[in-house]
Amino acid sequence: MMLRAAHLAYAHGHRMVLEDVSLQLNAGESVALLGANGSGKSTLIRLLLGILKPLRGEIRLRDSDLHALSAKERAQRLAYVPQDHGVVFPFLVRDVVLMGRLPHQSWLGVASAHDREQAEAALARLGISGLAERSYMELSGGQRQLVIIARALAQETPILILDEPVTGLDYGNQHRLMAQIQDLADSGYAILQSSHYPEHALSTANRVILLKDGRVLADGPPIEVLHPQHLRALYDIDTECLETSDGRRVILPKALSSALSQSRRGACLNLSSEEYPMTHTLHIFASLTLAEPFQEIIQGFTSAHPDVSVKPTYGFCGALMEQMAAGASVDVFAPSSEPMLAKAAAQGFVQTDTAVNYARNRLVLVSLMRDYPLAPKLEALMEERYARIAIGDPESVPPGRYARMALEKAGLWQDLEARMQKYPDGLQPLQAVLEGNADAAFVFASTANSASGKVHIVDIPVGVSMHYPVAVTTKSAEPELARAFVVYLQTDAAQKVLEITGFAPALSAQPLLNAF
Ligand SMILES: Nc1ncnc2c1ncn2[C@@H]1O[C@H](COP(=O)(O)OP(=O)(O)OP(=O)(O)O)[C@@H](O)[C@H]1O
Repeated sequence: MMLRAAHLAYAHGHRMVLEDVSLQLNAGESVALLGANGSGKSTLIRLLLGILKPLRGEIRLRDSDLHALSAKERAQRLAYVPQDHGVVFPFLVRDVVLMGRLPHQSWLGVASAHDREQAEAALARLGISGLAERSYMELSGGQRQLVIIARALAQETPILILDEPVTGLDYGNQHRLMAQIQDLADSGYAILQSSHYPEHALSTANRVILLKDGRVLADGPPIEVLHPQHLRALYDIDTECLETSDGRRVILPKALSSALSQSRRGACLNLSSEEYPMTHTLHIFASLTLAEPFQEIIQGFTSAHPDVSVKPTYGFCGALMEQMAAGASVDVFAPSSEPMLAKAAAQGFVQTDTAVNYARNRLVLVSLMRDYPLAPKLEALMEERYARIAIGDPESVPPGRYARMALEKAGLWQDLEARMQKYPDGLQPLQAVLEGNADAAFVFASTANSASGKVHIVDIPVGVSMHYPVAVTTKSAEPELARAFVVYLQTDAAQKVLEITGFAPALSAQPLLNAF
């Protein structure tokens, strides 16, 4: 048991809003809280978060009394996505998401490498890494909502409470978020979300709680609780629960379901999936460095394939390969280097005959605009003002490895190694420069691209091609579509997006799979 509330009562002024409400939330469970407008859902959520204090009853988080915990201790256990966050933060998206890490930081509020990793992972999980460098104030309402959800994920708490999280999200994002919530519950989170959508609750929640006039009307499995009589009591509308021939259930307002059953299209409810084809889903595992161009490339691909839904997962290549080894379903693997693809090939994860290089990165050195322009020669790094040089760890991070190669070739590595600040990924060195924590950094051109205008950028020749390869996986459930995506990456449309985001065209289409 993660959270237990017993016999809660609450009044706003003299008006009783909640009476004798009890509920429990377990790990690995996604619970939907449904009720008409004004039934008390947000009030109940604010009680569970400790924002409001109940008149009667108690709330326990595991073995602790919620109200005996400090605000920081509560924030380490519970993350919250409010219904109307209203606040417009004058910050970059990445920094808004980093706020989710505050409960884990000392009073100085200094973000650690792990804090940054969690923030990047949360952005990637919601498919919005491409927004990281944008100002939060410039975003649309739906994009802001996704950022606030990423902030809650970055908080890394076992319990996630969301108040009407799909409000303002477009149709696609609503369904993607529902799938994400289900994934999070499957990975062990305890999730409570209030909702106005019985059909979402039916298809994605493990349990549904109905709130009517401040009391629990029903609590149990969706199929039992979302009964037409209950929905009538809640919303004053007649509904019908229909079953498709492959066993899925749909809730529709009765007026709509009877109109449908009289028309030809209504028959679809009784058709099998083969007769009424479902959309295809293409799962792509891609390096975090590709999040920005891929977001747009995927849009282009899906407008050419409207029946396909593409689900990208961005991450560190090693972590993505671990997920593949654990049996994750993935159709396309797009790592950040040829050696990484060679590793995947050696483990039998990819169809080597589909492997192709479609883009190339360059190594660059960056420093803050307000500082001196960088000298184009690496020797300049010997000057004292470059006392702190940020790079990705050369053992595991491709741009870090290339930087070491370039410095070794110039005979400077030994002299400069003591000045190197090594980071576990290729993005943090840039961040270190932007925040004044390093005097210069080696990063990929595509990474530097996101900060152009703020940093000086100097190309560093390394003498090796930094190709980005891609391949169809051996376990792909959609090999034809996966091949189509690999081909799409080589089209003019995709290449244009890659160029704008700092990548260069591939020099050779054939990846070196056996050379590593
Ligand atoms: N700060 C407040 N002061 C006085 N009454 C309040 C306050 N906040 C909420 N209420 C009242 O408490 C009742 C429950 O409100 P609550 O926001 O919890 O409902 P809800 O189920 O979340 O509604 P909705 O679906 O419309 O968001 C409503 O009658 C509302 O008017």
